[in-house]
Amino acid sequence: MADYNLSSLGQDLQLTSPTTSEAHVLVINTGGTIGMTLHDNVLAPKPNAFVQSLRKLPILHDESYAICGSDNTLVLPVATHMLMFVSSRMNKDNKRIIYTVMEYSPLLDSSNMTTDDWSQIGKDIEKNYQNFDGFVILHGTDTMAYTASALSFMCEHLGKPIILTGSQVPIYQVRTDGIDNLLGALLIAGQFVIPEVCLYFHNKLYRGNRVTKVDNRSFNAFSSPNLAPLANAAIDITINWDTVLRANTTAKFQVSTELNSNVGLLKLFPGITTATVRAFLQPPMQGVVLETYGSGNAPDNRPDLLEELKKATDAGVIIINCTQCLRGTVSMSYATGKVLIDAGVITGGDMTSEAALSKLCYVLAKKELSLDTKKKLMAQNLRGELSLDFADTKLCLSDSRFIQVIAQSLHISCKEELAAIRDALTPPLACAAAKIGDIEALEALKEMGSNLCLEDYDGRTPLHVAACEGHLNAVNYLLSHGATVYAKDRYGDTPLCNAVHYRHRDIVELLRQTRAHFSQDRLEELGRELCSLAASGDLEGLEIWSLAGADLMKPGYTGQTAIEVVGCFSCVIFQAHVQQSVVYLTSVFDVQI
Ligand SMILES: NC(=O)C[C@H](N)C(=O)O
Repeated sequence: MADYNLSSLGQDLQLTSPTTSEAHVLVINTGGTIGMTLHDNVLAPKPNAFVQSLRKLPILHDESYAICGSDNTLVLPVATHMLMFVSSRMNKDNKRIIYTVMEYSPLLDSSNMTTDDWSQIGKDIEKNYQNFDGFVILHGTDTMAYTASALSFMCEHLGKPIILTGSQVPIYQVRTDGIDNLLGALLIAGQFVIPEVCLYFHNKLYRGNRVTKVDNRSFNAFSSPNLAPLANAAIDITINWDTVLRANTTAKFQVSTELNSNVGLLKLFPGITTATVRAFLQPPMQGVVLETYGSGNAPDNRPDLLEELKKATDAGVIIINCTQCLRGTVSMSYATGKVLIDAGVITGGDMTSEAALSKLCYVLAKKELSLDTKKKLMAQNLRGELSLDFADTKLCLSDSRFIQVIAQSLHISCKEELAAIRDALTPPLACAAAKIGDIEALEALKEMGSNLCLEDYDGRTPLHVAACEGHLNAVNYLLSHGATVYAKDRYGDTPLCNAVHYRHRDIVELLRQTRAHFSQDRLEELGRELCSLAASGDLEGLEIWSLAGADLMKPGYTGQTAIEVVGCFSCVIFQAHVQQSVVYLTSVFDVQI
C-alpha cells in the first residue's frame, strides 16, 4: 500500500456546542465491497467516493453538529445510539461519536492484500493510538479473518478497541448491510473499552482471531465456531464481559509490524502425494499450518509422508496441526493423530487456520527468540486465539460462598441471575476495596469471577478510586488484572486525570507507563488549567501535569500558553512563586521570558 490520504488528523474540529462526552474513532478504509461501485459489470473500489457518500447519509453523519470539521471528519447523530443503548451496562449514552476516515490509496479488494498491508494498518494504528478512543478498519470480507487475526497478534498490550468490518453489498445500494455494519462497529468502538482486535458483522462482535468466512451469499458471512461472540447487537448491545480479554500487564502498547512471509497452508486430502508434501516443505518455508482430518488426524500408514514432515521439523520448520473441521479442537485421541506428534508437529488446539497462519508470520519474525521459544509460543494462548483447558480456567459462579448466601436469601439459582447479582455488587465492593487499597479484597472479588472494570452509577471504576486515593499497589494490582486506563467516568475523567488532580506522582508515572494519556476532548481545558497553575506559581502542579503528558505550550482560552502567562505576571506582580514557574518553564523549554 503506497500511501493514504488524510487531511484531518492534527486539525482541531470546530463544533457548535461542546459536549461533556465525546468519543473519537479513526476509521481506516482499506477497501472491500462496502465502498465498491460497478464498472463494466464487476465490482471494484472507487477512490475518494466513500466519505462523500457517508456525508449524504443522515444516519451516519449529523451535518448540523459539525460546522467546519475537515472533509474526512464526520459525526454520528446522537439519537442513533441513544436508541440503541437503552439499558446496556458500561455505556455512555450521551457520547457523541466523531469519526475521521483515513482512506488508503490504492483501495484494495481484500483478495489483493499481503502481509505488507497488515503492517501498514498496524503502523497507522500505532501512529494514531493516542488521538483516538477506538479504531474501525473497513476491509473486504474475503481475507478479513486473516487481517483480524494478524492484527490481534501484532498489537501487543492493546488497551483500546480495534474493530474490522465491511459488507457483502456496497453501501451505495438500497439493500446494503454496509450501513448496519459500519454503524455497529462505530458505536462499539466509541463507547466500550474492549481492548481486543474484533470483527463486527451482522449484529455480532467477534474476537478477530476466532472467525472464519463461511458464506459468500448471506449477510451473515462470518462464524466464530469455537468462541461465542463478544457482543450481540439487538435493541440493546449486550457485551459478554466474561469473554472479553482484559489487560494483565502495565507494559506499553506497541505494534510489531515485522512479519515473516515464508509460511504456508497445506490441506491434507486422501491420496496426497509425498512429492507434493516434500515440494511444499522446501526452503525458504519456515512455518506451515497443516490442515488435518477430524480431531487432528493424518494417515498413519504412510511412512513416506510422515518422514517428509519429520525431516522438515528436524530442519527447523514449525508445523502446526489444525483441523479441517469448522468446529472442534485437535486432540490426540487417535493413533492417526499421535503419529504427527512423533513427526514433531505442534498441536494447534481449536485455532482457526487463519489465526494459526498469521500467528506463524508474527512469531517467526521475532528474530531475538530461539526456535524452541517460537515453538512454545505457537502452542500457547497469546490473544485468546486458543481455548485453555476448560477444567481450570474460570471459577464457577456458584462456587462463591458470598454469592451463594445472597442467592439463597433472594431465592434464586439460575446462572443468569447469579451473574446479574455479581455484576451489580462488584462495582461498589471493588470501589470500596480500592478506596482503602485492600488488595486481598480485590483478589477475592476477582476469584469470584468479577470483572474489576465494571463501573458504578457514576461511571467510576476501582482504578479511578485507587488513583484518587494514591494507592500505588492497588493501582498496580488492578492494571495487572484487567483494569483499563481508558475508562471515563460521567464527567469524562480518566484515572490519569484523577491521579493528577490529587497529585499522586508515582501513580501518574505508572499510568503513563501503560500509555495512559489525556483525551482529545480535554485538551482545551488542559491549556486553561496550565495557565492558571502558571499564574499562581504552582510549580508542583505544573510538574505533575507535564509528567502526565500535558503539553505546556498548549494555549488556554485567552490564547496564551502557560509560558506567556508567567511572562506577563512576572512584569506586573513580581512574586517569588511566579519566579519559580519562570525558572521551571525556562529550564524545561529553554526559552527566555
Ligand atoms: N464482500 C467483500 O468485501 C468481498 C470482496 N471481494 C473483498 O474481499 O474485498
